[in-house]
Amino acid sequence: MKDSTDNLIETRALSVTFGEGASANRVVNEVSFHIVRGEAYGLIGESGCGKSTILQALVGLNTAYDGAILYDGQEVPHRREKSFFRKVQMVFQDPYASLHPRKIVHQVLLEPLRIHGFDQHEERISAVLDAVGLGRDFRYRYPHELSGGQRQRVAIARALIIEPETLLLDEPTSALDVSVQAEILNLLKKLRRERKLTYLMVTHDLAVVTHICGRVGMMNQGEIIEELSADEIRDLRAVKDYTRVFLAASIGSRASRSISQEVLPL
Ligand SMILES: Nc1ncnc2c1ncn2[C@@H]1O[C@H](COP(=O)(O)OP(=O)(O)OP(=O)(O)O)[C@@H](O)[C@H]1O
Repeated sequence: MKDSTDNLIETRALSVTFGEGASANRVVNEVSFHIVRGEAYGLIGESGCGKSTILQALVGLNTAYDGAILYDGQEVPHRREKSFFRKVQMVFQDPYASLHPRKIVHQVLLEPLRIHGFDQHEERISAVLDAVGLGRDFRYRYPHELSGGQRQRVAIARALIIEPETLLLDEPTSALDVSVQAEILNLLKKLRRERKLTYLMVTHDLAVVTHICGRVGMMNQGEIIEELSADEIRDLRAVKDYTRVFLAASIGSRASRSISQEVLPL
């Protein structure tokens, strides 16, 4: 039965354990959070705290989780059905690894259209290439003929071509040069606004999360220890000591970098 809230994504006591017996390692520990339709929610935390593991469980790449995952008010089966991916798509960290090296962009974009039974292939491919800021001629290129930023634009186009309502973004800019990161972040922001998308973004980068997300979950050792708004993060207004130290250290380590200056307001 569908519940009455406006939550698009919700986890209830989500836990993920790797290994068994004495070597069992519970890396996500009874995490409960929700994302309202149209929201951009971020998960931050230090390396190894379990951020990507949550995303993998949400998208169904890891089916061995405990607890419940709800989408649009209904619990999803551990093995996701095709209809789930019609609504929820993922963009991975590494655009070099996520595109098939022997497929031209046209083939990359055609595949999801065929899988999900869309028509008007040519028009949709041209439109999505325009939407991500690549010319239509890019359809004839192989991944090795593209820059990192262009590859990530293709990966975003592949996710968007079937018009999903949610994007799960796993460090979508961390493999890119700083100047290119800003371009991709601004593109993601524009696309969300134009298409009324819901985002869940995992990152360890505060400038990235505050640029894209309105609400952020701070993770530590497999748990969300507190939620903050982007403004609270910028002003270092955290409740938990751990969060304050994380924020201060992250902002300190950014001092010599400049992405926040390059992420221009739209
Ligand atoms: N397939 C796996 N088998 C065993 N352990 C795993 C597996 N995947 C992840 N882990 C462990 O789970 C923990 C959480 O990993 P996860 O990738 O979710 O962290 P993260 O917060 O996303 O870190 P990062 O920012 O470095 O990607 C880590 O200790 C990791 O070594």
